[in-house]
Amino acid sequence: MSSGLRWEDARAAAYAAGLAAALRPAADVELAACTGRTLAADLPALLPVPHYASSAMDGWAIAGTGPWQLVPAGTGLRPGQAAPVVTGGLIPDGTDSVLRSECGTAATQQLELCPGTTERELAAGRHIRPAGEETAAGAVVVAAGTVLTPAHLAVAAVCGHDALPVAAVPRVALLLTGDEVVTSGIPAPGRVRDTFGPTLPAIIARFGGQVAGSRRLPDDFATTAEAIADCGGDVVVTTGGTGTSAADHLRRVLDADGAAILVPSIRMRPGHPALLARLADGRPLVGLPGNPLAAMMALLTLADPLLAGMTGRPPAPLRTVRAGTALRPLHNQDRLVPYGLAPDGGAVPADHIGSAMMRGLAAADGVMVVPAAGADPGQRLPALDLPW
Ligand SMILES: Nc1nc2c(c(=O)[nH]1)N[C@H]1C(S)=C(S)[C@@H](COP(=O)(O)OP(=O)(O)OC[C@H]3O[C@@H](n4cnc5c(N)ncnc54)[C@H](O)[C@@H]3O)O[C@H]1N2
Ligand code: MOO
Repeated sequence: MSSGLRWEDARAAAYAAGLAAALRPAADVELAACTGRTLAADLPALLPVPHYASSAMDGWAIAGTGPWQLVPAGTGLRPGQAAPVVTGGLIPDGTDSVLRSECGTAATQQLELCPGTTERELAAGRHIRPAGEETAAGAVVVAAGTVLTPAHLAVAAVCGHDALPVAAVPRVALLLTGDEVVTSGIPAPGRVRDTFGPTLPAIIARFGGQVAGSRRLPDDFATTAEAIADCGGDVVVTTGGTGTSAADHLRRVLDADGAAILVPSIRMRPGHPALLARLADGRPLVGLPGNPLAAMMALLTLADPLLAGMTGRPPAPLRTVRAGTALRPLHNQDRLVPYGLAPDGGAVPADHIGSAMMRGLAAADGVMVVPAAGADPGQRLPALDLPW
């Protein structure tokens, strides 16, 4: 099959659908609970950072040239005076620089320079962190749309914030179809072990969503229709049943629902039967194919940009890799190929990357997008990071 949207158009359509379904309002969440959440508004510094001139070293604040008369810490300095100071301590008024402890010898009342101390150690401003060095008050320190890491939270804390405005987390309803799917043990011939139940919640969380409910469905029209109508959530993700056999009901159910089909299928392998729809009640629905690798490629192509749009983060950036080998063409379809990096840095297809296989993806460094025309060794190709 080579019908459907081009890969990049499918991605763009999913992002646009996410923007249209964005959840509001954002909530203020205390700092410690913000890792992984998406910042909903530009974050300004509430004070200059540092907010006072401080010492970068343990030693003495000095004014003028030595030897210096020692005065108590915290006292303003006149030329020829010095006062003890610790790292992070307030710089007294009148200070020219900080002399670190290795470079001076203090007697009761007097501080002397150690022999051999360089001129550089005595330069004006030496070892002083000026106020506002990292940021001025009011400057944006983290941009809206950033997925917050612990480092961002540290920035927010030093900039005076106790809680941050973060996007609401889309609730994802999972519907896993397939009479043949079993969830434990060794499957009999004709049965398959479920790869989605144990994996999709973690991947969806990486995309900024939260699985709020999960249900297994037989291959049955009425049950599928009822489950889609009743499963709730802000987004529905289904697995399997995207084909056109008598056992595949998703497309007929969407038709009966009056859903708008935004992406009917994608000109990519694996994963071309993947679809994106907007249900009559407005919820987006991502239909993942049953084959496990196909489903993962569809998740990257549709679910990630959809949830990006819904949470206000930009779509995942594409990196560029260098093809480490010749990559064959495929009529009118892009190929999403899990790759490993060879010692020379070239991207080489992983082993075991059939549509129903997961070993290749489990071992991969990323997923490259090989155009329908194929690629020559050395050719630059777009690639996606893995969500783990
Ligand atoms: N005549 C055609 N047949 C197929 C076509 C086609 O174009 N013409 N496309 C093939 C491609 S490509 C894909 S991908 C699949 C899509 O299948 P469905 O989305 O309809 O999924 P199912 O038929 O329900 O299952 C396919 C495959 O996946 C296994 N499966 C399902 N659920 C799970 C699960 N939870 N864990 C692991 N494996 C699962 C299922 O047992 C089947 O083996 O259609 C091709 N056929
Ligand atoms: O494209 Mo299917 O999605 O190869 O398994």
